[in-house]
Formats: sequence, structure tokens, C-alpha cells
Amino acid sequence: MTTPLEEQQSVLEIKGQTPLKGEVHISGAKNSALVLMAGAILCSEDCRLRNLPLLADIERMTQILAAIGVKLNRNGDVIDINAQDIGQDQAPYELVSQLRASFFVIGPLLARLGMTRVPLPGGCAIGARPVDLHVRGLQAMGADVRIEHGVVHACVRGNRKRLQGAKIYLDYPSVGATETIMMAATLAEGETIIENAAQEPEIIDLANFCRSMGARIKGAGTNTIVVSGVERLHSTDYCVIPDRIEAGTLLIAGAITHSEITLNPVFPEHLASVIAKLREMGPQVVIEGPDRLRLVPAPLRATDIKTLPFPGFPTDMQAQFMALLTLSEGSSMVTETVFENRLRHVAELQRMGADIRVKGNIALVKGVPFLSGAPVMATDLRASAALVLAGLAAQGTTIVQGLHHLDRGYDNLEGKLRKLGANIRRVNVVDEPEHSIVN
Ligand SMILES: CC(=O)N[C@H]1[C@@H](OP(=O)(O)OP(=O)(O)OC[C@H]2O[C@@H](n3ccc(=O)[nH]c3=O)[C@H](O)[C@@H]2O)O[C@H](CO)[C@@H](O)[C@@H]1O
Ligand SMILES: C=C(OP(=O)(O)O)C(=O)O
Repeated sequence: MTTPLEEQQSVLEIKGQTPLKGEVHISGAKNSALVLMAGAILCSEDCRLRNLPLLADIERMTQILAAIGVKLNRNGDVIDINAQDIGQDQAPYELVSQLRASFFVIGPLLARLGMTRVPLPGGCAIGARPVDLHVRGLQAMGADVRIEHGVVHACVRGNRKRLQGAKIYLDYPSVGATETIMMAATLAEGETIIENAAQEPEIIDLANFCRSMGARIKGAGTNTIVVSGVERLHSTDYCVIPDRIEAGTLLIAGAITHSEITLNPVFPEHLASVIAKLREMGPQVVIEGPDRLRLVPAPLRATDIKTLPFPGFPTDMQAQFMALLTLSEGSSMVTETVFENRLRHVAELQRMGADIRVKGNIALVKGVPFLSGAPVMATDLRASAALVLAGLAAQGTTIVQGLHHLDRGYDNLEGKLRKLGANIRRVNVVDEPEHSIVN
């Protein structure tokens, strides 16, 4: 993995229009692995997580947990976590501010210690991303919560030691808030009911992980989750699900370069809306088994996309799909409903010749016959993937800057694409300064 300095000094150089071919391995899901690492705090015994992706957010989460007294030992894609000796130390702001999932330690810490302080989180700059639903959930379970100087202070109210089960209706099926409440509820006294809960595959993975430690959780994957609190959890050995967003990104790499590629492992049911939309556009997605997909290319037709909570179309695939739509015959409408500022990749795609107009949260994409390679700047994680995809299809050379975004959430994307035949390489701009000129 690259260091932060290398990330700043590196760009991706992509020579486009090289066909891809072959099979690609899908890593463990970033958004599952991160919350499972936080969930391991719930248990004071050994927890082993397998199939961890190798990426910067996981590295930072490891550092955050270490800073609060958790013992971690990582060996490849396996990590051993022991949270027996967690203390009252505050997770360091410099780390927490870099990723959203860092905030997810609040539920487990509060449940284990009865009090905690966690700085407000960072993550992709795609909207305001408040934590009010997390806070209101914890308050309903008997916590006093206040935010001072950018730090959330939470403690169990009165002289009780444990949080109390409660009935909580979420105004929005927030993934993070569902995860925070679910984790806090595993060790609470009594029953917690989460209504209008998020239904993402990562929620089911978290529930299965907590259940493997002895938690009592029903309904994960539906809009009502019921958690019956237990006094303690026990050790576990658990395997993270494959990353559906990495898989979706690679499916588009096949579609945009008109290449046949196979993905493994991937759970097709996690990608139902993505597969449906790809099929609507022309390419075939063949389900070859319970964990294997083959993309068969075809001429691309326009379609409309509207991001929604699961099982709707994932916001984390919107930018990559937009790259594909720029080269599809006809006009498409992309509506982003989950985050209020997640169309910043439009300006960069326009630099490559895309015909896109934005009105509020809607982007109107008119397909063009070709994109032209250009220097472009990644604005967030999935935007960076979209630019890589556009570069794979474009005529000439594309230089993608801002790789710290890509490296947060993809496990060696360029290595995987190179193995499929893409002409893509990471260039250190100190060695090759001609690559540093962007904008
Ligand atoms: C680390 C992680 O798992 N990140 C994922 C998680 O983010 P995250 O958990 O932050 O996403 P949420 O589902 O919570 O956010 C969805 C919407 O709810 C709003 N909201 C959320 C919480 C809250 O307390 N108040 C509030 O208003 C957000 O601003 C946003 O507009 O789910 C998102 C939606 O699928 C994905 O794009 C992210 O990749
Ligand atoms: C938005 C994302 O991540 P985060 O919530 O960590 O910013 C993402 O994975 O696309």
C-alpha cells in the first residue's frame, strides 16, 4: 500500500481503448470491514476478521482502534482484534476526520464503557453528512449526548451502567445510524426495535458478525430490526462479504471497454439494481453461480438512474455509471437523492469531452461518440473510480490526480485492471514531472 506522501506525489496514467479480458478477484467490502472492526470493540475476547481489503481506510481504522487501547495484529487479509483493555482515550481527530466509518466506534464504546468521546467524522465530501440520527438513537437508549468543539460526548444517563432498549424510528434509513444503534443495542438492557432501518448488505453482514459473537438480532435486511440485548459477547472468527461497489466498478470497466470479463467472488443479489441497469443499457451480466458474474459487452444505450437506499440503486455507483452513460447512445438522466453534493465528477468528465448538464441534483447526460484523454482531478472516492473508467475508454492518455481518494477505498484497482490488460500505471510526479500539470 502507498504512503500518504506517495499518494500526493502519484498520478495514474491511463492509455485508453485497450480491451480487457479475463477474471478478476473481488476483495472484501470496505464498508463492511470498517464497521465490523468497530463492532469488534463490543467483545472483550479475541475476534478474527478474514477477507479484509488492503486499503487506506482500513489502515486508518486500525490506527484509530490502536489509539483507544485495542490490540490488533494484521497478517495479509486477516486481522486479530482484542478490545479487552480499551480505555477512555479519545480517538485522534487527525485520523477520525479522514473517514466516515471512524464515527461508528461510538456505539460499541458507549455500550462497553458507559461513556465515550468521539470527534465528528470525515469521509467523502459529498454533502453535509450530519450525525443527528446516530445521536437521537443513542439518546433514546438512555445516553446523554452533547457536541462540543467538534467532539461528541456521550454517557449513559443517571447511575445506570447499561444503555436501555428502546423503540427507534429513523427519519431516513441511514446506513451508519442503523449500524450505530444496532451495535449499541447488542449490549443494552432489554429490546431495541429500529424502524425504517437501512437494509444494505453491510447491515446484514454486521448483524451476522454480531450474532457470531452471541448477539441476538432479528430482521437485518428488512426495514425493522429487533435486537435483544445480552450482557456480553464472545470471541469469533468471521469472513467479510465481497465488495459490491468494487464489483460494480469492474463490471463497468468491462462494459465501457466492450470487453468480456469475469468477477469472483461476488454475491449477485447485492448488485441486483446495478445488474438490472447494465442489462437495460445493452451488456449482458451472466450469473454463473452463487458468487460469480460474467460481463458480456454490447453497444451501450442510454438509461435513467436514480440513487436510493438499498435495494435501490446505490449512490456509491452513481459516478461510475455516469462515466458509462457519457458513451451511451441517447440521453440519460441521473438523479442523486442520497447526498446533496455528489455530482462534482461532472466537471472532470466534461474535461474529457462528456456532454453533461447539471440542474440541482440531476445530471442530464447526452451520449458522445468518444471521450478524449485529459488531465483530471479526483474529487472523492467514487469520482476517482469514474475518472479511471472514463480513461480506460477514452482516446489518448488520461492522467488522474488526487489518488488519495481512490486509495481510501479500492484495493489495488489499477493492479487488477492491469492484470485484465489495461494500460494503466502509477507515476511518481517527482520522477516524471511532466505528469503533474493539471487544471
Ligand atoms: C463507511 C460507510 O459505510 N459509508 C457508506 C454509508 O455512509 P453513511 O453511513 O454516512 O450514509 P447514510 O446512509 O448515513 O447517509 C445517507 C443520508 O442520510 C443523511 N444522514 C445520515 C446520518 C444522520 O445522522 N443524519 C443524516 O441526515 C446523510 O447526510 C445522507 O444524506 O452509506 C452511504 C449510503 O449508502 C454510502 O454512500 C457510504 O459509502
Ligand atoms: C462515500 C463513501 O465512503 P465514506 O462513507 O467512507 O465517505 C464510499 O465508500 O463511496
